[in-house]
Amino acid sequence: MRGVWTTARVREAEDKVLARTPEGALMRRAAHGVALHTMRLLRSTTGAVAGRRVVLLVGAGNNGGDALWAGAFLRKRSVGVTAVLLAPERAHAEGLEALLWAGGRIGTAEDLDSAHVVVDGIVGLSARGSLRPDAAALVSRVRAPIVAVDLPSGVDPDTGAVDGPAVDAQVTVTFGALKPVHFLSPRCGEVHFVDLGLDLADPDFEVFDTEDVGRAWPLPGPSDDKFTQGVVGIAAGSTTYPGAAVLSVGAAVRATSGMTRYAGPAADEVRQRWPEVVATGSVEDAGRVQAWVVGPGLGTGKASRDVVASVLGAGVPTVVDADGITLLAEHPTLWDARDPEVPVLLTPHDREFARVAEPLGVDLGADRVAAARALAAKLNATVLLKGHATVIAAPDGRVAVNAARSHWLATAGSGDVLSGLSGALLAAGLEPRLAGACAAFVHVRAGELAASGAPTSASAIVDALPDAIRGVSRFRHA
Ligand SMILES: NC(=O)C1=CN([C@@H]2O[C@H](COP(=O)(O)OP(=O)(O)OC[C@H]3O[C@@H](n4cnc5c(N)ncnc54)[C@H](O)[C@@H]3O)[C@@H](O)[C@H]2O)[C@@H](O)CC1
Ligand SMILES: [K+]
Repeated sequence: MRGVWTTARVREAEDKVLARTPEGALMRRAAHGVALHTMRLLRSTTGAVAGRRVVLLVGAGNNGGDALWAGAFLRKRSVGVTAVLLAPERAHAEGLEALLWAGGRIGTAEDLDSAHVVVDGIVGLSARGSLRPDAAALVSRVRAPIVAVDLPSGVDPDTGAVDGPAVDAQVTVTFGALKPVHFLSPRCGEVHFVDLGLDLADPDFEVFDTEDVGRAWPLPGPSDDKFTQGVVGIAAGSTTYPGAAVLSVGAAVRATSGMTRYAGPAADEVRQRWPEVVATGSVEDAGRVQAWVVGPGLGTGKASRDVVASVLGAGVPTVVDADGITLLAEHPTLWDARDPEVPVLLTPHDREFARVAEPLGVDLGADRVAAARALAAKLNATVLLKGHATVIAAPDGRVAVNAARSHWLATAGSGDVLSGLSGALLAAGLEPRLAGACAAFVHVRAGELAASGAPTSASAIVDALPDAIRGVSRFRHA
């Protein structure tokens, strides 16, 4: 599990280390990492390092200092290095001296046209807002791949938000701590971390890796049967949208070896596709379950409202998705059916989030982590806010983020798959934040496997689930 800290916390920790480290030592360590990854990128894109041309975009602060020092290291490997200074009178003096001493030179925007790699040292932790016009003009001229120092300039370090021109990096080399931008923004590209020995605890959010998900994923043991592994009930689908039920059920069937029940008007379609499922017409007839999923393709009429009320009143952990969320937004009294002790996991996309959150005074602004955290606290429910980076916020304030590495999941029915996965994990006994984070992780992997470079579909994502789960659970047997 990796911890992620906001810039204020990182600065605080950096100041402590700076006070006991010789001047410039941290910057040189950081810059060395930048030089290393710049050389890797040169090698992979041009086949060589020596004789290649790198342009540094250098801002007024220490981020520019890192870039200048990185340039000095690159000179030692015979790379041609040119620095374009955004504020010549405020450029980092020692860094500039080191670069010039090593044989680097100061250049102009024209040098960008023949660069093999560009290093973005415009702005780092002190970044506020998008790129200013002079920096934006330089960046728009870049054709070469970019290595961002600490973070891509113009992207908000704490939220990943972009509201104007910003750098789009192939590689980001960051130092001391991983910051929110590295998981919330797709503009970082591949992120590499250089340890500076900072003393940081209580992360602002966490990111689960393959091993974390593999350890948590429920696999059958020697004394298990179909009931002991958790039974999940899916209350989804309608005569108009039977497909949502088939997809959500399919994901639940493939997520764990526990049993899956279905309740709703798509029982025939569900049985036909998934003969292992016990399907009935109503929640009341469904039999005992350890968790419910309610909402995908359910519709928003009176009958659907009654379904949400029955499920919330059932006293077991519940995933509320899609139309279930819309119904809760339109009829907040539905919450009264719920025992406040029973965990609820809400899985909205942005519009559904806004429907529920706005009446409660929570805005989905640029800070998605803060918004999800605020809504989770207000509702006393775990909120899984879907997006490029999926934010999973528990009512106690703890947050996990799962960043997608591609966008294949943006396809119809993909959300139904996620709800089925999350429900199966809740039924297996995972707490909602962990269930949401593991489901989101495997969902992304299944999307990548299903797509494999070409557009895919939700049914194919369901079919790819076993391979995705195999990919994480192999750590159990290692
Ligand atoms: N403090 C430390 O211990 C270390 C800091 N390091 C580097 O230092 C950076 C932070 O340095 P600073 O605090 O000096 O600040 P930055 O280098 O992040 O920013 C400096 C200046 O950039 C300008 N700026 C702000 N927003 C801008 C925008 N949107 N467009 C254009 N220019 C903008 C401002 O004039 C600001 O003063 C880190 O990101 C990291 O790269 C590293 O050297 C490692 C050690
Ligand atoms: K930068």
